[in-house]
Amino acid sequence: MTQLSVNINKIATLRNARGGNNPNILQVALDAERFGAQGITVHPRPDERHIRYQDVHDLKPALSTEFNIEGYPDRRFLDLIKAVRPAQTTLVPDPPHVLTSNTGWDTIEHQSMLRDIVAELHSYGTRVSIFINPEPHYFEPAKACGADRVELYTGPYAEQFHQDSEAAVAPYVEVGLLAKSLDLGLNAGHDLDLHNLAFLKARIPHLLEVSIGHALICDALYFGLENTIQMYRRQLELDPIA
Ligand SMILES: CC(=O)[C@@H](O)[C@H](O)COP(=O)(O)O
Ligand SMILES: NCC(=O)COP(=O)(O)O
Repeated sequence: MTQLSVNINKIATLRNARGGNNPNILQVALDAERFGAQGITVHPRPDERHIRYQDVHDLKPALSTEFNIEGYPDRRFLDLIKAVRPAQTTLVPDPPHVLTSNTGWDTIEHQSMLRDIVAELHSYGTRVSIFINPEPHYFEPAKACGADRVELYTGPYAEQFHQDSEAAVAPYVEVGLLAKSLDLGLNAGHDLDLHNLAFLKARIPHLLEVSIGHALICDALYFGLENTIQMYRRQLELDPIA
C-alpha cells in the first residue's frame, strides 16, 4: 500500500500572507489526518517563507500519523530533527533561495557528507530518505550512505506526462526496480497530481509513500480538503492500468 503524506507548506504560505494565524496550520494538519492523510510532510526552508521552525515543533506532539520533515541538512535543520524526532527525515539538496526543489542529490559527490549525516540522523531515531533523480548511478551510493529510503524527484515525470506518459515514467520504473534490488524503500514526490498519480503508482506498485502538496492544496480550493484527500487516496488504490 502506498501512503499519502500531505505536504502542508502551502497552507503556511497562505497564513503568512497576512501575518496572523488563519488558516491555523495545526488545525489543518489534524483535519487532514481526520480526512485520510496517512502522513504530514513539511519542508521548512532557511527563510521560513512558509512552514516555520516553530510550526514544526508545534506539530510534532499533535500528530497521530507519520511526520516527514524535508530539508537541506545544515546545522539548524539537524538540530530541529534532534529536537522533534520525526518518523522520517528527507534530505533535499536545495540551496537557500531556490523557488522550489528542482533536483535530487549527487550521492557520488556528496557521499561522505551524506554518510555522516545519515548516521547522525539515525542516532535521533528517524528513518532517513534521500531525495534523488531517476538516474541509476546514484542508487548504490545512496544505499552506501546508509539511507533507508530514497524519494524519487518526480518533477520531470510530471512535466513530460501529458506529452508521453510511457516515456515519462520509464526511467522511474527502471530505478524503482533497482531500489528494490538494493533493498532501498521507495518514496516519490514533486508535482504529483490527480492526472499523473495513478499512472505512476500502477507502474511502480511498490512505492511506499508519496508526499503531495501544491496540486492537492490547489484542488482543495475546488473540491474541499476532505474530498480532495479522498480523491488522492483513491488514485493510489485503483487497479493497475493496462
Ligand atoms: C522535496 C520536494 O519536492 C518538496 O518538498 C517540495 O519542494 C515542496 O517544497 P515547497 O513547498 O517549498 O515548494
Ligand atoms: N516531497 C514532495 C512534497 O512534499 C510535495 O511536493 P509538491 O506536491 O508540493 O510539488
